Amino acid sequence: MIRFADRAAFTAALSALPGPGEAAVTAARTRQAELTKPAGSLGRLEDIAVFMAGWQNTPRPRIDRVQAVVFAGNHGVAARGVSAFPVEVTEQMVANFRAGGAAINALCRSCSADLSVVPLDLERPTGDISEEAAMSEAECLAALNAGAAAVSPDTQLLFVGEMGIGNTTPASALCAAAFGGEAALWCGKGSGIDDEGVARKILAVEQALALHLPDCDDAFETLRRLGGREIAAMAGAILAARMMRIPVLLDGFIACASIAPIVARVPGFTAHCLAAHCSAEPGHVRLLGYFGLEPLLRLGMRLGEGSGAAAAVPIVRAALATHNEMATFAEAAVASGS
Ligand SMILES: O=C(O)c1ccc[n+]([C@@H]2O[C@H](COP(=O)([O-])O)[C@@H](O)[C@H]2O)c1
Ligand SMILES: Cc1cc2nc[nH]c2cc1C
Repeated sequence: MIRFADRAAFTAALSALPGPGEAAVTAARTRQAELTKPAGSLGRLEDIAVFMAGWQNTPRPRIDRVQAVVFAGNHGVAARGVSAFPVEVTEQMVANFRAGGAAINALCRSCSADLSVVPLDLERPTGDISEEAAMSEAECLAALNAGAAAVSPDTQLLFVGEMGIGNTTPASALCAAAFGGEAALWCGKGSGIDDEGVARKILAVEQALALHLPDCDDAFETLRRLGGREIAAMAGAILAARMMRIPVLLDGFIACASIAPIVARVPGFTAHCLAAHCSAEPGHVRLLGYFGLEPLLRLGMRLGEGSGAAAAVPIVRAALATHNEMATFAEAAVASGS
């Protein structure tokens, strides 16, 4: 199990990231060229199969064990009227996840993913980022480690999701801190606020940036000041997955924003990630552009919970089914093209 002893250990991990298994990548590419289809005719399914081969370090990748983890946290900035919903909804939705009644429960059942739910100190919201740091150093480290600890080493495909009323506000702040641009460029309607609510959100992000940006020297400090517990936990889980060479399907705006401070400093960080979908939250398409990732799906979803990632699992399954089960030209006695 991955655990970061302190802030320095987290930062050190970012400069020693493993890559995919090169021999497995080469073998998977060779196999793709030998399967009974015109070269490239399965489009991105071919790339996904090769990606999975590299990160699982085997020419014949599998997804018998798909893991989904939903982290939940509460946010001090929510008191500024930046969400369409009351903060109690975070805890109520955790109960709904546990009872099996949320979208992510249905989606995980439909794509055969093992779901776990990790609430993080819901009774203790983070500091309001427009006035103070979201978390202390110890709190941020604990959240990163809760994320890292949630990842099972035998997982063959991971996705993480979140639940946190108000969390599109810290997510927007993290994106602006990581990649620049006006606060307004990164702020949308989130769970469905009106125009006045969006204006309050933009102001909160502007104030947060003015207060914290001069001290956001590294990814840890940026997450600590502008993030939230469930956000840091997602970052910890996605980093732990990289360290264990586990491929990741990225969910929506907040899930991607959680790693924005890392990607801004380590551009190849998302090499073990596929962007599952593009959220309707307008900052997401912009963020995926900075990540250099093309989403698998554009369904106009903006739920969070890992729901967009779950919806994309069948695509990965389709990629591996064709990769593993198709006959080669030689096996099927089909003439190959020139
Ligand atoms: O995943 C997304 O792209 C996404 C976009 C907008 C909203 N959400 C969800 O809505 C909540 C945050 O919205 P808000 O308006 O309260 O900041 C949080 O629980 C997220 O899971 C999620
Ligand atoms: C009801 C509800 C469900 C959610 N799931 C993820 N974010 C959410 C936000 C709300 C408001």
